[in-house]
This record gives sequence, structure tokens and C-alpha cells, in this order.
Amino acid sequence: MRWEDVWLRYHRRGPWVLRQVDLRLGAGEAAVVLGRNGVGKSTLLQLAAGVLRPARGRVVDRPRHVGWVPERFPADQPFTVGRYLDGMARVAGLGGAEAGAAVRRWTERLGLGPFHGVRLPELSKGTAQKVGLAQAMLRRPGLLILDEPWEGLDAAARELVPALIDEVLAAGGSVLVSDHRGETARLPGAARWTVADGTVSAQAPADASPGALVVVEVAVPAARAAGAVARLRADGHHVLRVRADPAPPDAPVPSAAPPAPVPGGGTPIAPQAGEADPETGPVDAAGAGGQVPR
Ligand SMILES: Nc1ncnc2c1ncn2[C@@H]1O[C@H](COP(=O)(O)OP(=O)(O)OP(=O)(O)O)[C@@H](O)[C@H]1O
Repeated sequence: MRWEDVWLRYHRRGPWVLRQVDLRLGAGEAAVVLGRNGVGKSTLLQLAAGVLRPARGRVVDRPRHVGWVPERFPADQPFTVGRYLDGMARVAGLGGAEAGAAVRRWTERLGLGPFHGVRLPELSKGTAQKVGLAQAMLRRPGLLILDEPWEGLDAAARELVPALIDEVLAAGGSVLVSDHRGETARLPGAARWTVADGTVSAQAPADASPGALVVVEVAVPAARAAGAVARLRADGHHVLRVRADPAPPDAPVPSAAPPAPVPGGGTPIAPQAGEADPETGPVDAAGAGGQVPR
């Protein structure tokens, strides 16, 4: 999708909120929209969603299916969660059985089952946000737009947001997300688009090459390390090593800076004495820090 010399103001003769915006977001790419309050982040996202039209210029090659989660989910509608999601599935073009399956899937994934019969105005802000996420994902979007998606969500649901983003990207979709909480430090592969004084400056991800890797450190119970390594590998990840000294739970993660790329693109590291490769034997994560070959 591309923005070509896009200008927007809300009223004739009003001030320009955005001027001369030229941007590009490719398939499988994500961008984080940054900037101070009231600068125009939501406006840029609404242009992407097609709910606002540029006063000048144009937005082209918008994917056919757009999932948009506005900053404030409009919960003042007289439907129950179940009826609303059912209706949104139809609006997204899903047929009866498909619509039912999609609503069940996302109701379950977002823990909305207990709220199925609850009317939207009676939901808490966080639950309403989850309904907003569900409606955007009912039909896998070619473009997912999330306006401050972490606002009001509980810890478990906040963890789900990066997973949803990853799923859309993995399927070749694009993702645009605004954030003032710094949560998008968890998206090191996303471009940074900064809005200031009506203009948008785009900064590519630290390493924009398609195969770029980052290191994600995880701590797992020692007894379950072998299984965790096996699952990570089954998911196609490079496991670099297993060590016995996890960072303390209150260590400052995630860091604002993107993690360092894997040296040499993840060159296999030879196992040390007393360690086992989980492909051939159990990993003793409680032993001296183990180097696991990939
Ligand atoms: N419907 C509207 N009518 C008139 N002005 C509007 C409208 N929506 C937004 N604006 C103005 O446009 C400017 C940009 O607003 P926008 O909501 O895009 O900013 P934002 O960066 O998303 O802010 P925040 O971080 O507070 O959500 C602000 O000055 C705002 O007051």
C-alpha cells in the first residue's frame, strides 16, 4: 500500500493535520506510528483504513481485507458480543458456517466466551478492546491496523497482540500500529514512522533484510527445557544455547533498543562437555551453561 502526496485536514480552511505524506508499506511488513499526543497518528491510521479520505493525494493498493481496531472501540451499540461478532463476520463477507466458525475461534482465543450474551455497552474497556481485536481478525486481514492496541488490555491479552501481528505478517499481510506506551519495542522488525508538525518521517527497521534475525531470551523450568527446545525447533527457530542462569524476573525486558542480530546469522555453537543436544539426549539446563547446537 502506498500514500502518494497525501494531505488531510478535517475542515475546509482548517489547519492541515497531515501534509505531503509519501509512505509505502509492503506485504509482510509492519510499521509503528509514533509521535506525541494529538499529532495525527490516528488520522494516519484512519487514512490507511479508508475511513478518512485525503483532501489531496491518494492512498493506493490498499489490501482488500482490512482489519481496523480503533483507539476507542465503539461500544455504544445495542448488540450482544455474540450478535455483534456474527454481524461483523457477515460484513467481512464470511458465509454462515465460516462466520460461525470464525466467531467461535476468536471468542475462544480472546477469552470472550463468558461475555457472549453481554451487551456491548456493559463491557469493561479491556473486554471491549478484545471484541475490537476479534472483529478485526474474523477474516484474516491483508492489512491489520491497531490504534494503541495495548490500551486497557490485561496482561494475558497484551501478550496476544504481538502473536496476532506475527500471524498476519507470516500470512503475507501488513500491519500498522500506533503506540505511545513503548510496547512496540517488542516489534524490532517494524519500521518506525514518526509524525511531527504534519509530516511523517519513516525509518526502516534496524536490519530490514528479509532474513534478519534477532535473539529472544526465554526462561523455562529446567525440567522442561528439552521439550521447549524441541518445540522451538519444530517451529523453525534456531536454538543457540541453553544456560542455567536466567535473568532475574524483574530484569528490565523488553529493552527499548532492538536486540542485537545473531552473530554470523546464527552459526551453530558446539556443545560443551557435560551437555546434551536435545535432539539426541536430554538437556541438563540446571548444569553448567549449555551450548546447544542447532
Ligand atoms: N474528527 C475530527 N474533527 C476535527 N479535528 C480532529 C478530528 N479528529 C482529530 N482531530 C484533530 O486532528 C489532530 C490529530 O488528531 P489525532 O487523533 O490523529 O492525533 P493522535 O496523534 O492520534 O493523538 P492521540 O495520541 O492523543 O491519540 C488533533 O489536533 C485533533 O484535535
